[in-house]
Amino acid sequence: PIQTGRRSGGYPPALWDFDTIQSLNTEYKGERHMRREEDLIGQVREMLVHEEVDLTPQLELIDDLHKLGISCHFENEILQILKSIYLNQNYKRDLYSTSLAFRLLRQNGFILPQEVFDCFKNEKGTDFKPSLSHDRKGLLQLYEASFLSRQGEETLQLAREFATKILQKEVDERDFETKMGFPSHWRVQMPNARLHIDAYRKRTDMNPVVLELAILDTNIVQAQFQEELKETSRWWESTSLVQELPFVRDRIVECYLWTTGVIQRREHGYERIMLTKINALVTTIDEVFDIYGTLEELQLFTTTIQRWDLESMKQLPPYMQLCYLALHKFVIEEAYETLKEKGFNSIPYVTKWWVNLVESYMKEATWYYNGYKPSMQEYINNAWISIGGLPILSHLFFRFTDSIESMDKYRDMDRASCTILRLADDMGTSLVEVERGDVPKAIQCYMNETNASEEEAREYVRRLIEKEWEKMNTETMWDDDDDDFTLSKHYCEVVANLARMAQFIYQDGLDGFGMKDSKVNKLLKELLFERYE
Ligand SMILES: CC1(C)[C@@H]2CC[C@@]1(C)[C@@H](OP(=O)([O-])OP(=O)([O-])[O-])C2
Ligand SMILES: [Mg+2]
Ligand SMILES: [Mg+2]
Ligand SMILES: [Mg+2]
Repeated sequence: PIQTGRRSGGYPPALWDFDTIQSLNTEYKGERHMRREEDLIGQVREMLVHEEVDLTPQLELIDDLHKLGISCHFENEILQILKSIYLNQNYKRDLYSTSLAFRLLRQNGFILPQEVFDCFKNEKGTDFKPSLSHDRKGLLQLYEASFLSRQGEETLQLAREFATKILQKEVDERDFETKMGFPSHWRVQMPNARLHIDAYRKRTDMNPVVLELAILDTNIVQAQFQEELKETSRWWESTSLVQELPFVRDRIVECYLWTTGVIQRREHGYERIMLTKINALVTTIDEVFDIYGTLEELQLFTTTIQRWDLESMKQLPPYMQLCYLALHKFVIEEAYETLKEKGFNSIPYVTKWWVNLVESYMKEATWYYNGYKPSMQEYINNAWISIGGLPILSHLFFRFTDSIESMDKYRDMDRASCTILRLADDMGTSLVEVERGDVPKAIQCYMNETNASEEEAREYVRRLIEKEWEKMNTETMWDDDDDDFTLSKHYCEVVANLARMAQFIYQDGLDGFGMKDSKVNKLLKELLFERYE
C-alpha cells in the first residue's frame, strides 16, 4: 500500500542521551596502565621474534593477535615473519598449516598462488582427496582460506565446496552459518575482539601474557573510543537536527560504532569522528527521502544539492534548509582541512558523490510514489549508490591518499564494498522498511521477479555477497611490492572493512543500527561502555 506524505520510520527512540554519553568515564587513561601495556607488548614481541618458534605456532600466534585486537602493536614484526615465510616457502606442510599460511599471507599482501593446494587434490585434479575428510582442523582452515579467493580461482571455489560439504555434516544446514560464524576474512577486528578474548581465555593453549595484554588493551582503547564518541555527540547536539527533524533515527552512538570496525588503526581518531558525522548526515538525508519529504519537496532538495549553492536553498522548507546547511558546513570544514594539509581543493569531488547519492534517493522516491517495482538488476544498479557508501569512501579517500588523480571516479573495489553494504543492509532492514512504506529492496525485488520464497531470496543475496567479495579480493589484495598499485594500503583496508562492518551490523538478518534487540547492541555496550573484566 502506497502511504504518501509524512510517515514514521518504525524505529525506537535513542537508547543513550547526550548527558549519558558525556558522563562516560574509565580509569584506563592512567599512566600506570600505559606502562604495564608497554611492558606486556615487549614480552609478546619477544615471543614473536624468537627464531626457534616453529612455523605453525608462529602463524597461530599472528592469527590470535589479530582476532584479539592487538596485532596493531606488532605490525612490523608480523610483516617480517610473513615475508620470510613467503620467500622461504616453508609452509608446504599439512592442510592446516598451508591453509593458515595462505590466508594470513594473502591478508597481509603476500599473494600466494592457489596452486599451493594442488598437492591436496586427487590425481585428476578434479577435487580434494577424500582422505582429507577426517582432518577437521585442516578442513576448518581450508574453509577459512577459501574466502581469500579472487575471481576465477577455481581451486579455492572447489576448496570451499569440499570443506563446506564435510563440515556441514557436523552441524545441520540451519545453524551452519551461526556455528561457523562469518569466515574470519569477513570479520571486523575491534567490534569482535572481546568475543575472541572470551574464547581465548578458555583455551588450553592460552598464553597468559597475551591474554593480559588483550584484556588491558581493550580497556585502554575503550577510553580512546569514549573520547571520540563524546566529540561526535557534541557535534550531533550542535546541529540540532534531532530537534528540527524528530522523524529521523537518533543513532549517533551506532553511527560511531560503525567507525570502530571500518577504521581500525588507533591513530585514525580524526577519521573515525569524520566518518561518524557522515553516517549521521546520510542517515538524516536518507530518512528525509524514505519517509518524510513529499515528492515536490524532494525534487527541490535534489535540485538545491545539485547546484550546491547558498542561493537556491531559500526555496526549501525550513527542515530541509537546516539539513542542507548541516551537510554544506560539514563538506566545507573537511575541504578546509584537506586544502590546509594537502594543498588541493576536494570540494568538486566530494560534492559529486553527495549529488550522486541524493539523485539515487530521488529515483527510489519516484519509484515508490509511482508504485513502480524495479527488476533486481535495475534496483541494484541504483541501490549500490543509495546506500551512501560513495560519499563515505570519497571523504576517506582524501584522508588516506595523497594522489589527486582518480578522485573523480570510483574504483571497482568501491563498488564491491558499496554493493555488499547495500545487500547486507537490505537483509537486515528491508522487512521493516517495506512494511512502513519504502521502495522494494533486494529481497523483495528478487521475490517479485522469480516468485522465490523469502528464504530462497536470502540465499540468493548471500551468493551475491560472496561474488562481490571475490571482486573485492581481486581489487584490494595486491603484492606489497607491486609498484603500479598506487592506492594506499590504509584506503584498501577501510574499503574492505566497510563491507565487513555492514555484515557485522546486520548479522543474523537483524537491524543492529535501527533496532535495539540484536546481539550487536550487546556488543556495542561492551565495547564502548563496559570495562572488560
Ligand atoms: C549508515 C547506513 C548504512 C546508511 C544510513 C543509515 C544506515 C544504517 C542505512 O539506513 P537504511 O535506512 O537501512 O538505508 P536505506 O535502506 O534506506 O538505503 C543506510
Ligand atoms: Mg532508510
Ligand atoms: Mg533509503
Ligand atoms: Mg535499509
